[in-house]
Amino acid sequence: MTLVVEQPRPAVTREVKSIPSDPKESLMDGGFVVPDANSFGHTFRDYNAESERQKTVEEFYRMNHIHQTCDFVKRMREQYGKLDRVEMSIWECIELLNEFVDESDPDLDEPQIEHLLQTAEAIRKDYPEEDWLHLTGLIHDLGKVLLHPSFGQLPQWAVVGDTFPVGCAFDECNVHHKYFEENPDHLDPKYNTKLGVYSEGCGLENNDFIIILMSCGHDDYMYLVAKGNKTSLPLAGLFIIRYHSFYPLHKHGAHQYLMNEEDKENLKWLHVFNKYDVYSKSKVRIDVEKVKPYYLSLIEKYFPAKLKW
Ligand SMILES: O[C@H]1[C@H](O)[C@@H](O)[C@H](O)[C@@H](O)[C@H]1O
Ligand SMILES: [Fe+2]
Ligand SMILES: [Fe+2]
Repeated sequence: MTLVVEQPRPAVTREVKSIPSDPKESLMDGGFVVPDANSFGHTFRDYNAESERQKTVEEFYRMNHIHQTCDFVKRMREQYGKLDRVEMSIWECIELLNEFVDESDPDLDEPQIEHLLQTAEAIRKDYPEEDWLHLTGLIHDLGKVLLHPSFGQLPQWAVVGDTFPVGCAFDECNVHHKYFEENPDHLDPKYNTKLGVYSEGCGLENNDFIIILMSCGHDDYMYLVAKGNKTSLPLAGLFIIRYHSFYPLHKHGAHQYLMNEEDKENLKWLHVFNKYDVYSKSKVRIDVEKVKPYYLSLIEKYFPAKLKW
């Protein structure tokens, strides 16, 4: 029998990052300005605005809500958590994402590389000292690589879109909630109560023994990749990566009863991050070659040269 001994994580990962009390105080030019409308002329995250894109997005959520069951999530987590598919650097992964457009997104139909750089650069401008947050912005959506043929070309409904916990009742604030009616877990008494298989205040990530199972997607996968490759990003960075699509919690305050004290601290950073993730989406392109050296230096600081995916 082989005994696997977990290597202690570097001290920096245990640090709980305290949040500046008023980040805006230090901003020279008032900081990032939230636009009134997305590039299609609608308000951001409007899931009912009449458009061709709206139909694609709604169909996406129909499939997502029907198929994301507790069973499915467990199987996928076990399979993809092995990280035995590909070895590549973070930058190689960024380049792979160039070919994908996210079908769940009502605000953007540009290749993903644009979104990653736009998010990271907008954060960098407002929080110049927090290099870990710039890098978190750059990599937060890299899990979308699951759409790629070398990862089994998973369907969009298993990779993108807002996320929610499975194993307990689906909250009504989820986008296009009605489609959960066709999800088998919705009728299963083990899973369809407020707490389901969890307990009050158990924590979103409880010591690796109990972990809240989130619907399968790019967030949880990238979190597993970052952890599995022993990143030295602070916990707040890992939290952002794992929960950035958990809009029911960070936008609507649903499922708060699952959180512990540490989650509440980390959630403050997720709120900071979310503004840049949503509102930096635009048709204005970033000059990749110009910013690449800076990001390569951050990747080197926080990750190994090659990662297991
Ligand atoms: O459509 C978007 C997109 O898929 C994002 O990557 C995800 O984080 C959001 O939650 C979702 O609304
Ligand atoms: Fe995302
Ligand atoms: Fe994003």
